This record gives sequence, structure tokens and C-alpha cells, in this order.
Amino acid sequence: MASALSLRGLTKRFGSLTAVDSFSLEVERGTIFALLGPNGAGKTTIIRILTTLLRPDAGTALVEGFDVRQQGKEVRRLIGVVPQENNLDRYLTARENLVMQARLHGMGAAETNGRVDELLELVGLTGRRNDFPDTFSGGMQRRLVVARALVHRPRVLFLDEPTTGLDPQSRRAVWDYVDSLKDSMTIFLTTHYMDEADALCDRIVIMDHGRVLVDGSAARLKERMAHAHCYELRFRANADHYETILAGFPFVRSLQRTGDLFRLSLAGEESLKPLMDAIGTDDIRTICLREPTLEDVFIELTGKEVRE
Ligand SMILES: Nc1ncnc2c1ncn2[C@@H]1O[C@H](COP(=O)(O)OP(=O)(O)OP(=O)(O)O)[C@@H](O)[C@H]1O
Repeated sequence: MASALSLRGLTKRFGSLTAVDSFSLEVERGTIFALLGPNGAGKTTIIRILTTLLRPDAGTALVEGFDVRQQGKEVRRLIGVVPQENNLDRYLTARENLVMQARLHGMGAAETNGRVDELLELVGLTGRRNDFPDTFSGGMQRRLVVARALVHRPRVLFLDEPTTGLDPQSRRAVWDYVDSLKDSMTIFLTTHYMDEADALCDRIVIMDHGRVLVDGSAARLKERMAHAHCYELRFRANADHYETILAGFPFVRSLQRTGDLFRLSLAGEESLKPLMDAIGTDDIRTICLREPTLEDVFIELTGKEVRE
């Protein structure tokens, strides 16, 4: 199957910092692909190179066979971009924002009207088509940005953290739109939400320091952790005290806390007894074994929380 994206030895430096370090990747057409990594890993820099906003210092990047360096115009014709910020034109209505995009891509009036109305319907904004984006909720603005990126029927859609800052219901709505597009284009997204990558994507790359750390489906990445010993531990009291104790054990490989609930992975089963001996049972409400998640894989590989 042909590649939608082909990156070979892609490198980008900012002064002495190598943000993207000889990065290579092939993404097949029709894939929903996620690029994950901690803050500063190099994800946005890669998207900016692929969308022709930034020139690489070395290496090549092809989008649908076109070179981002030499054939920027052809690349821009084939891609849709949903940037991190909702950069809508606030002086244009929702509908006018989409019409403007169609004009920029040289679409004729008849084609534009049909396409714009179809997209407003798809993202559930038909009733608000004549309103200005400033009067929209964050979720509605995001949906409009997605619609705008789709006006010219791109073959590759780039989504840079498409659901950051959205409530769970709006996130689900964006996931549904993205999922409904998958048969007609290749989708490349970055996200800090592991559940998003898990639910949506066929293939995931986790990167850090400009390089690939691991590449595969969510299921395959989780298999890497099949031998990890992951537990959930809930305390009825003194959670701060226990957090200090847990963080001090050399065999606690990762530790995440939400209120009085701790998720931890241990180096081996034999670590459980010394752990229980040290913390006692007086303040433990529950302890249970749990399945590894994509978040465990991320922490294991990068040594960092998903968002710091
Ligand atoms: N224009 C720039 N000038 C200097 N340094 C930059 C520039 N753009 C990015 N960087 C640096 O390059 C590195 C990679 O940044 P990038 O924005 O690609 O990371 P990211 O993985 O997208 O992070 P985040 O998850 O926070 O968006 C960071 O150390 C960043 O500070």
C-alpha cells in the first residue's frame, strides 16, 4: 500500500537544541496515526515541517509523494490542518469562515455552497451558521476548526492536540467526527490523552528528544507491559505520608496519584511483600491488580508524566 507520509532522517535544530533528531517514519494511506510524547518531545515541530510552516535542516519529508521542501504548494493543496489554537477569523460568521477557506483553495461557488452546508451539518453547527465564533463554546469552536480543515477534501488531515481543553462530551464528539473520516483520508494527530490515542488510532509512535522510542498498535504497546505488575491502592487516611514512602522505594517503577488513589507499577511480584510490610494495612482501603494502560507504557518509556 502507498505511503501517505514518508520521513527519512528528518532533523530540525533550534540553536544548539536538536528538536527533531534524524526522525524516520512511513505512514500508510488510510491510517489513523498518533504521535505521542512529553512536552518538548518534538511533535509540533514535526507537524510544522509536514505542513510546510517550517523548513527542516536535513532529511526528507514527503506528503502523498510530494516533497515538503520543494513542492510546498502541492502539499498544501492536499492537507488539512487543525492547529493547537482555534485560529478562526472572529470577524466572519461560522459559515463565512468555511467559505473563506474554500475561496483560498480556489473552489467555485456552486461546489463551495454544497460542501460548506454539508460540513456544518456534520459538525452540528447548522443552527449557528450565521453566528460569530466568539459566541461559541470551546467545543463548538473546535468543531468549526475541524470543519474548516476539511472544506477542500484533504487527503491527509493533521490534528495537533485536537481535544485539549474540551469537556468529555465535546471530546467524544470530536472523536466521532475523526472516526467517521477514516475511510476517506489519512489522519495524523498528536495528543496528551492516552485514552484518545487508544480509542482512535491504528498506530502509535511514542517519541522523546526528537527520536522514536516505540512504534505499534495500542494493543502491541500494552503487550510490552504484560509482565509489569500494576496495582491500584486506595488509602482511607494519610495519603500524603504514604506518597512519600511509595516514592522512596527503588522497586516502584511508576507512581501516579489522583486524590487518595495511587496507581503504581512494581519491578516484580516479589516487591509486593516488602511494600506491604513497610506501609502496613491500617490505612489501606483497597488494593487490586490492574491491567496495564497506554499511560503505563508512556511513563515506563519516557520516565515522565503525560503532561508535566
Ligand atoms: N521556534 C523555536 N525556537 C526555539 N526552540 C523551539 C522553537 N520551537 C520549538 N522549540 C523547542 O523545540 C523542542 C520541541 O518543541 P515542540 O513544540 O516540537 O514539542 P512538542 O512535543 O510539540 O511539545 P508540547 O507537547 O509541549 O506541545 C522544545 O524544546 C522547544 O522548546
